[in-house]
Amino acid sequence: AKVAAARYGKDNIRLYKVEKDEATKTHTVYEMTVRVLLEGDIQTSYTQADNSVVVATDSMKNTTYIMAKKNPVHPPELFASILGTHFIEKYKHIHTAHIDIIQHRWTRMTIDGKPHPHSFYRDGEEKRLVQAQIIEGKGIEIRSGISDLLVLKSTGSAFHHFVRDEFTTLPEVWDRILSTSVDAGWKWSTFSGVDAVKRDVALFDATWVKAREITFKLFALEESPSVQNTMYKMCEQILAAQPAVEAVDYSLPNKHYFEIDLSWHGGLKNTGKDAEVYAPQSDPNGLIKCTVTR
Ligand SMILES: O=c1[nH]c(=O)c2nn[nH]c2[nH]1
Repeated sequence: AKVAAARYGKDNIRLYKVEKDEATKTHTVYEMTVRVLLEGDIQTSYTQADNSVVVATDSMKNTTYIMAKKNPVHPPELFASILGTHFIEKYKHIHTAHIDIIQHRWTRMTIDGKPHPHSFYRDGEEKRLVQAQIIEGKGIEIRSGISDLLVLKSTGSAFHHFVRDEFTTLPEVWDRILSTSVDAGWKWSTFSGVDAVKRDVALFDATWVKAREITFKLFALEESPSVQNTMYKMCEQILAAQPAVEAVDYSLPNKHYFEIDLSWHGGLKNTGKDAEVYAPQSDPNGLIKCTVTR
């Protein structure tokens, strides 16, 4: 028997960093959860209990905090690249670092119409994601993304002309609620190293903002004929907006809201064009995925 694949490290490293602008007394805060997994010549730690090749996961946690102190932690794409590069440069037997970052929202409060210098609130469980692979001799592969962005529209969505056979009960619908929790990602062309990431550092925030805007705008404005078609258009527009991105992927659960027929109660109309009261469904849910490339 042999080790076909192995990677190990520390998961769920919670990290907060504050940047203090002395001149304006304005603080900016970042909070994230980091995962470090290392790959390399580590097979003997599995097969022969040879711990001489093991960088302790505790040391990876320590390293994450030290690198966060010494380097910028934003954009997360840059921090992931710096952190991963440290591991493959420091340890000759480590050849790939997998760095995943989940950035949590701390949105600045507006008090008396003005942005408050050091107060923030969690406006939703939406996350900003980075999955980076720092590969010795190859470069840095980064997928940026958004997750858990819960959206709903009360009309402007339809679904009809789908397969109708002996298994079909779903009625065709021309006007339905559409709700989903957006998980989207965009894969960058491979960067040669940290310096290349630093040269393009402005692209990461700009593309995250743009991808988010495109998602909101198409979700709201499209007379959606299906989840499939609307998500494809989102992917198309993100690709068109950023030449340095080579692929875009979306994974959208269809979070159903079922009409409730109340006609048994004195003929109360609550279906079709009279539908106002619905039953939100936690399961089962549709799940529609796609990846779009140039
Ligand atoms: O947008 C939709 N796509 C589908 O594939 C589907 N299936 N049931 N409802 C659906 N809605």
